[in-house]
Amino acid sequence: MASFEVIGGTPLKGEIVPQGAKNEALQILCAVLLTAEPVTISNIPDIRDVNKLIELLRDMGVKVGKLATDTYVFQAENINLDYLDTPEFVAQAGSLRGSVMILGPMLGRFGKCQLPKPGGDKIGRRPLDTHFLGLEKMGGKLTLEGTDFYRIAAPNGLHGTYMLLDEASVTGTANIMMAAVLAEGITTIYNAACEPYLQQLCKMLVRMGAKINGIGSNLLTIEGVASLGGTEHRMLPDMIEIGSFIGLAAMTGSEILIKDCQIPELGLIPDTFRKLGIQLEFRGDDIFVPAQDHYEIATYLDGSILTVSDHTWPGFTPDLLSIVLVVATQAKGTVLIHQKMFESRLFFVDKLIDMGAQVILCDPHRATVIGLDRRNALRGITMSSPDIRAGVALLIAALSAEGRSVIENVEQIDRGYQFIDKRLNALGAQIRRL
Ligand SMILES: CC(=O)N[C@H]1[C@@H](OP(=O)(O)OP(=O)(O)OC[C@H]2O[C@@H](n3ccc(=O)[nH]c3=O)[C@H](O)[C@@H]2O)O[C@H](CO)[C@@H](O)[C@@H]1O
Ligand SMILES: C=C(OP(=O)(O)O)C(=O)O
Repeated sequence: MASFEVIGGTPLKGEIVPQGAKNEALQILCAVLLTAEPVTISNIPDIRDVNKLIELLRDMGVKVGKLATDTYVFQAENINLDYLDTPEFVAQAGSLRGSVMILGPMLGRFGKCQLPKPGGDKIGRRPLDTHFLGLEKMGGKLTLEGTDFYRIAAPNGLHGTYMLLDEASVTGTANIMMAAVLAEGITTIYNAACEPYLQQLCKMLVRMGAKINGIGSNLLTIEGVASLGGTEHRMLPDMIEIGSFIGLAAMTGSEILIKDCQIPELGLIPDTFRKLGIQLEFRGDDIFVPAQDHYEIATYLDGSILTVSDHTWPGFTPDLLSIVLVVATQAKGTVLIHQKMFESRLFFVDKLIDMGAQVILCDPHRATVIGLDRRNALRGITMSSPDIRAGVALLIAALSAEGRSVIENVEQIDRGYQFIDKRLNALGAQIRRL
């Protein structure tokens, strides 16, 4: 288990380029399974989860060629279906959440797939029911082995149908869509998730020959085709990393220019940080965060306390609430953080309280933060990173704190943030990997 030793209290300064998007990469990489032709993908982040998925694809028989540090060509011409029966596959697929998205493409193209319960953050229940309900509606037959191994087969092929998803699941929508592009007839998915990464997947599938209408909305209509061809695709910058850098700059009083953000794709992210009083300036496609001694949380028009909560896109992403929470600890004012989607994602506030933050965990979904307005700095402590976003929230807290902190289990952070220690050290941070 690796740790970060962080010496906090020094403002950072400089430019940073966000990595390619982790959660887009996981969808896009699975989509290469839909064609026997080459697919070239660029802006691929060099992070644990993505590297694990590339390794999994390679072991399944996908030819993988590295063209540049962030660009690969994939060709899924000869897939070894027997590999899915091996213990190696079970171990690999069970170690990350993104592996779940091989289900749709494999079922669509080869008529079957199997999968152990996928990994990913332990942040509450993460049901896969929506995925299977959708795939079953198209003709997939699911067999459960215990509660954590799934087999699905469509011996008579998949058939287009209308479905109203019980929830707008991100990876569920990706899976169903990737199965539907090769199904016979028309599939209509209502209550589809529609975040920018899914729009990117849709656009890539269309370039491969898929017929998809309604891209960017919650009503997708997909006319199945017999086969798909190769394409080239470039990943968006990671909006969660961009949000993390905005929060980091504010909390540590740093001046940071975040480059090439694809600002129109960021939805409510900039305005949500502005509600915390953080100044942001758009300079072309870059976001400039000036050094700020103080930032003050807005109230509602009637003066009541602000709530920041998550919602399916175009609402505010749940993956940035831990960052918003930590940044609020040094703001002036009070905010209620309401994490509706996941019930175990706020427990990390215990560590912030140990560092001197004023936070009341009201229940597993809600925490009230009473900002310190920098009257007292947080204190460095030893802590462990419970999940990827809490891990980065703790890193931000440690960089703002007085003295030395140690963050254990930084493998969680490495799942989704590329060389974060080196990149922040280049801005003046003091982070040492132990
Ligand atoms: C690899 C990947 O892309 N992971 C992301 C993906 O996970 P993932 O696709 O696994 O998450 P889902 O969208 O399926 O669901 C997230 C959670 O929200 C709940 N839910 C979802 C939709 C809804 O309308 N109502 C509702 O309550 C689900 O039951 C679940 O607990 O989307 C999540 C929600 O944006 C993000 O946190 C994850 O980072
Ligand atoms: C929860 C997340 O990731 P995963 O779905 O891979 O666990 C995340 O990216 O914040």
